[in-house]
Amino acid sequence: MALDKTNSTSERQAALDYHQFPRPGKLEIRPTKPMATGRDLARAYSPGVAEACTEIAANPLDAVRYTAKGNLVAVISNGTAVLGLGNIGAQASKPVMEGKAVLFKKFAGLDCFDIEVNEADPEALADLVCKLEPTFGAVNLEDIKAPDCFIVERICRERMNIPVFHDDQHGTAIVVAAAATNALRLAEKKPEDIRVVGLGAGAAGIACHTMLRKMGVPAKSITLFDKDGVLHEGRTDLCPEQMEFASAGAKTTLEEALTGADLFLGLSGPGLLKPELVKKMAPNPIIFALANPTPEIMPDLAREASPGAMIATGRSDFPNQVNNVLCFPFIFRGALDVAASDINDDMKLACVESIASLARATTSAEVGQAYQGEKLTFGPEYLIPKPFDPRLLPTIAIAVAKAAIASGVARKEIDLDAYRSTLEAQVFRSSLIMRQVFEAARQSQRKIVFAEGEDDRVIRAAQAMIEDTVDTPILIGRPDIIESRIERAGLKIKPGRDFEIVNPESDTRYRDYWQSYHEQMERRGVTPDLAKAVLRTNTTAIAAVMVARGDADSMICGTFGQYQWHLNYIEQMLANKELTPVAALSLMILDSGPLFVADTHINTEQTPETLAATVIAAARHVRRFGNEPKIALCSGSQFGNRDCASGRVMRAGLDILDAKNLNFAYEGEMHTDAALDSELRERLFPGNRLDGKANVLIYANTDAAGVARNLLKCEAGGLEVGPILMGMGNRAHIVTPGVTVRGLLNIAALAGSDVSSYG
Ligand SMILES: NC(=O)C1=CN([C@@H]2O[C@H](COP(=O)(O)OP(=O)(O)OC[C@H]3O[C@@H](n4cnc5c(N)ncnc54)[C@H](OP(=O)(O)O)[C@@H]3O)[C@@H](O)[C@H]2O)C=CC1
Ligand SMILES: CC(=O)C(=O)O
Ligand SMILES: [Mg+2]
Repeated sequence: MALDKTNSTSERQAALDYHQFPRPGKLEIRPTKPMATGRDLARAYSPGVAEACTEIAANPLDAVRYTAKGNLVAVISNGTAVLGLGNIGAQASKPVMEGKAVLFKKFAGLDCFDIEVNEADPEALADLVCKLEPTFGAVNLEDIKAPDCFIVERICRERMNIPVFHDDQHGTAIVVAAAATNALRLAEKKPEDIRVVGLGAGAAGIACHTMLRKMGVPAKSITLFDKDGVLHEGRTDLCPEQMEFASAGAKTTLEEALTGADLFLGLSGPGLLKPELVKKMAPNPIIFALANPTPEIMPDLAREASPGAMIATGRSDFPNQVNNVLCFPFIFRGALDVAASDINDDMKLACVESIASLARATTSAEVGQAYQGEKLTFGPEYLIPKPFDPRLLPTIAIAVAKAAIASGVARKEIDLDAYRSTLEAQVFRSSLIMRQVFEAARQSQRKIVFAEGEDDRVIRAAQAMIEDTVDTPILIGRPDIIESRIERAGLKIKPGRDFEIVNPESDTRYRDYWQSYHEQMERRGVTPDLAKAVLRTNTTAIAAVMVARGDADSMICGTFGQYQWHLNYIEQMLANKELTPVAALSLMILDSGPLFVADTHINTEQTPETLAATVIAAARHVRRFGNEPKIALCSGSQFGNRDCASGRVMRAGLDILDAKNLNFAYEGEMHTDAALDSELRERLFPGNRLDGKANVLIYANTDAAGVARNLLKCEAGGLEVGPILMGMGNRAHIVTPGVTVRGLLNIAALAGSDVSSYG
């Protein structure tokens, strides 16, 4: 039976296939510790496990130290109000609960057990939940119908010493409050002046309207309906929470109440708001039709009925997804990280403010890339951040943790700066290692010219650079194209004010530029006509000339085309006695930590001299990232055991390095596994000079280095910073066509750092 009438047959099948293949369900459990040897078994299980048990028995708080409890959330439902599908039972609710668990993990790194319980009696359900306290760090109640949910939540909060949060009530109320704050701001209306009509007075409805009252909407301005009509004093079927919203006087109908109303808040069921009723609302009404999966009214129908309406639904396939997913992963993250005993009103309000303000701030590089083609500028179509906005985690979790500390429910002290770094590192994997580089970039104001200034990724990176550094971007490209792409992406940067544009078709410096190029190249066969043509059409050459003339401090190119092609123009204009391309170094950020690889692009085949220069340059650059280099020269030969070309180059290169008395660790030649596995290396060559795992792998040719880099990127999930062009004094970098916005921003931060500050 198809429940969502708006879903096509193929979409329905796709959703079912998603759940069934390649294996049923959306979750699995994975061990976090090695379990490969008898020794592991003896530690993880008997006898070693008893040590952890006795510690916890003696000190119960140690449960968060020796078990997963501190990061484990229970998602518990009895299936009595599953989305807008109603009471479909505990088992049928399992896909939703598994889904919530996936979102907890994906968005906030929290582990979950989904627990579906055949228990309709709220007191008995609460009793059961309370008994689960030893297992979990927190409890997320889900899809339990009103009024039972109020009873379950109250009992659990009274009896349990861990946070208990009914997502449909409070998660939804927080997100609705954030969206309503922003919608009212755009409508230039104040909460105290608006009239609200709510359809659905269940778990979500009651909590959301309670929150609207806290925002300042007067009680008398809210009219709430359920299946039996308006909530009214005369009704005997209402629970105390619903009675709070019961109106006095004559009974009203939905149509009467909606006439002239400013805000409709639907938390009921599919298709219950007819377009005729929307037409009766005040001009430019706010319509939050939040029933899932099918809203009270589809956005196109609402817009047709009232063209100026601001519309939100709970779904991901329309703008303005007002859904508790914007809240629950992050509020639990913040609460658990300070071991809060409760999630209180202060923490909820901190969450509202964080979500609302994120929508009003400029979108991040990542969210722009994840939602390419959508205009993500604060406005009627973007009232609320997107669920994939990586800023949600650090912004909300920190605000919640701070509120927990200030309101006295936190039981663990944390260093908030360190906490921010940890959270940012989770969502922006490069952030921790790039921190030092960004700090250096903020110490000096540099002009960075982007050769491919019309590329969307470059434009977004320029926006991020303006926000995150003190450097100025210069974009080479046609102004009308750049400006229309800025507008399409919903960015706020303005040429002239925030950055410069160099128009290759009409820049006033054109004559100076082609003459500079010609002067440099006239004895390499470049005629004045050719110089003019190059400087009119080749943006990499323009960028290189700008750096050579001092109009920019550094250039970035390479979002399209071949590395060597770009390198050619950089060498022509910028190489000299002191500056010459030495090698390209890629920093790969892996789950196991950073790993540097060179030379990926410059020396097709290394000589002993270029190899030694590559090693020395790599050591210098690795230190820029705050890492102490441990460099392995990698080859098919291992400590002289094979007479092959790469082995010979490595051995001769090692001799050159050894003669220099260098202050960093290096060793070779060896296989890559020996570089990364120090036990293996010790067995092969006990006298080797490296300590522990190497963090820099140097290969004898670009083929081998390129293979290592690409395998790490594609198969090991490595995030690349680079390639970093070493030897050019930070005056030029060439990215590769697969570069992301974050990749460009990272390279821009490197280019924006004054190299001399690293010694
Ligand atoms: N976007 C989001 O983030 C969220 C959306 N929701 C959605 O809100 C809806 C309600 O969820 P929840 O509060 O948990 O469920 P509840 O079962 O607790 O409440 C449902 C409410 O809707 C009312 N209702 C149902 N059908 C009608 C109808 N035909 N006419 C008028 N009122 C009706 C019910 O009235 P009665 O009591 O008389 O039966 C009840 O007041 C669901 O569609 C759910 O998907 C919920 C949470 C979050
Ligand atoms: C989103 C959600 O929790 C619901 O619709 O029930
Ligand atoms: Mg729910």
